[in-house]
Amino acid sequence: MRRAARPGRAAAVGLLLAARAVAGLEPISVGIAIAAASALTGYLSYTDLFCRFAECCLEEQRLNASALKLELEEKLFGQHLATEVILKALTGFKNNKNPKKPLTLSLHGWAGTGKNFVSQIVAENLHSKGLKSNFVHLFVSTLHFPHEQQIKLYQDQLQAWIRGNVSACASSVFIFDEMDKLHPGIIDAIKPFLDYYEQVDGVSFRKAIFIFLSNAGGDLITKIALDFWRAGRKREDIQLKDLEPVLSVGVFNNKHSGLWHSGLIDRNLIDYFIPFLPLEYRHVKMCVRAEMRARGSAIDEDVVTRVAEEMTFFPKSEKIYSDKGCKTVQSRLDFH
Ligand SMILES: Nc1ncnc2c1ncn2[C@@H]1O[C@H](COP(=O)(O)OP(=O)(O)OP(=O)(O)O)[C@@H](O)[C@H]1O
Repeated sequence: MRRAARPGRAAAVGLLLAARAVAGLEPISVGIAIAAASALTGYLSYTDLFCRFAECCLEEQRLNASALKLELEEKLFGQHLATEVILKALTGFKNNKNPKKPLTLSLHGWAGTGKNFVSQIVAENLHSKGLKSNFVHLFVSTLHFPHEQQIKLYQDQLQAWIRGNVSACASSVFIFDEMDKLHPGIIDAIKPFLDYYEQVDGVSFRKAIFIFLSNAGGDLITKIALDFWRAGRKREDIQLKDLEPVLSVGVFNNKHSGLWHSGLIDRNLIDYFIPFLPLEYRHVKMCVRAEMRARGSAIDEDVVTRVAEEMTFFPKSEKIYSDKGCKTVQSRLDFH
């Protein structure tokens, strides 16, 4: 809570200090003087002041849902379902003062369709430093847990890491990329934290957020999108209920899928399954323009078309979907 301003002698002293520093009368920096003035005048509490210089875990901070909505609508192309579900899931969770379990999101889809990109946007909307925040943790299966014979060690380290970080910041975010390549033993290690327990070893995990990314089901999602396209129906008309039965048979009840093995699904520990649709030629063009804008270059439609045309599209007969999504757009743009 911010303290109310307390004008008076302290304010006068603070302002005097700031004025002196600005005028170069004292060897203290303008920044320190302003901070001192703010603190003395009561505009900033000690916590506010501290959090200006060091990152703080603001557990009760509300989510700015309209900012997140705007960002997703502007930056994430061709993913109407993911946008809708992510918004709904995060708003509901962050508005709930007493969640019964941590929020668990499972993002599925073809390569380069925006799963990591969205995780980054979500992370930034929860903790302003995003992936660089001390409260956001990204794990990549093949990078962080590469050796099967070390599973026991990984399990212990991961549990200690999650426990330690959630005790330091209850609203910590954990992102697991390449979930379909993650050893079931590692998923077993995370499982106790995802459940409906009030506390595990004295720590409550109910305000944490776990995001799992995988390509599992990507081919099935693509098949549905293709069926819509072939039937002359709009991509935007695809609804969650069109995808759920297919994903449920192909991924969630498939005993060969890593996710099923781990028991995350049969114990209902995943709150939302979020499908990412394969990207079309027009979306690739949008990605190229976004990348040009990010580099501060003027949009050159000839280059946009050339980069998009260099990408490969499937199925062979119709060539509708980019096989790498927007993944190689950045590196291809370097050649133009
Ligand atoms: N739907 C999208 N809208 C806007 N940009 C996108 C989209 N999909 C991908 N991109 C761009 O392409 C880059 C690579 O995509 P991203 O890493 O998010 O793919 P992914 O789905 O996580 O792929 P993989 O399954 O291979 O890890 C992003 O950083 C972003 O710049």
